[in-house]
Amino acid sequence: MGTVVDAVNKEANGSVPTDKKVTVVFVLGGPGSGKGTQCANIVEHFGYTHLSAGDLLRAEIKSGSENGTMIQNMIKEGKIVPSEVTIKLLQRAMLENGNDKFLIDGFPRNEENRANFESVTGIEPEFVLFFDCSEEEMEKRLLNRNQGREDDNIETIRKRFKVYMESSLPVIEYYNSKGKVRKIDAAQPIEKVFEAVKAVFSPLTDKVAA
Ligand SMILES: Nc1ncnc2c1ncn2[C@@H]1O[C@H](COP(=O)(O)OP(=O)(O)O)[C@@H](O)[C@H]1O
Ligand SMILES: Nc1ccn([C@@H]2O[C@H](COP(=O)(O)OP(=O)(O)O)[C@@H](O)[C@H]2O)c(=O)n1
Repeated sequence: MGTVVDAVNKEANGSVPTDKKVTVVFVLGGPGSGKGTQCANIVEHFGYTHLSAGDLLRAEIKSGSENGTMIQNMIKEGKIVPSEVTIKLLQRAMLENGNDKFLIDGFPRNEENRANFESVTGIEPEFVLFFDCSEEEMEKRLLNRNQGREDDNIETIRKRFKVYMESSLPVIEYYNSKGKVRKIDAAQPIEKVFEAVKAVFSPLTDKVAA
């Protein structure tokens, strides 16, 4: 079976595989740390395509797919959807999009996500952008987010924090041990956080950041 990289290459080059590289940056951090907010800024300034695992899962619920009810129940409980489902959605989104630079936001959220993405796609992240923020601040932000999300209530928020501490932080530690984590102080105002984000991306691109 071909990897996403192969498939993207085939799409781009009419079935002649080349070594054209797909760049993936994982964007991680607790619920409400500002991942989505900063991804929008990165897209605008650095030409990446933003893929939010949570948004893809919510779209899958809306589409009436056979997995919809299962996904909805998992999200309501703050649990992590099996990687098989999430990886398929990410792969499909990458293939449908012509870009070769992706921000994958909110994924991998546990060891199962991480290991399966790597084995199924053959893709390793260029680096991991990690938004570090206190629970107190994240809780405040989530309760104010006001997007009608079924999981932005205090009961589910507490469950998501627990899952984050127990399952997601170890993934960040794994990448940290490989020297791949770029840690950002996400407790600052949005513009300050983006200054720090720019300092990570600017050296990697010839596109001038405004
Ligand atoms: N640096 C920040 N300071 C204050 N509020 C923020 C900041 N970054 C994001 N927010 C707000 O906090 C909420 C959660 O941000 P969001 O980007 O959706 O987080 P995540 O994608 O990590 O869950 C949103 O309402 C957003 O507008
Ligand atoms: N890789 C992922 C990402 C999200 N999710 C689910 O989607 C929910 C919302 O994730 P999200 O990334 O959109 O939002 P935040 O919790 O970061 O604010 C999570 O609590 C999980 O239930 C998942 O199961 N697997």
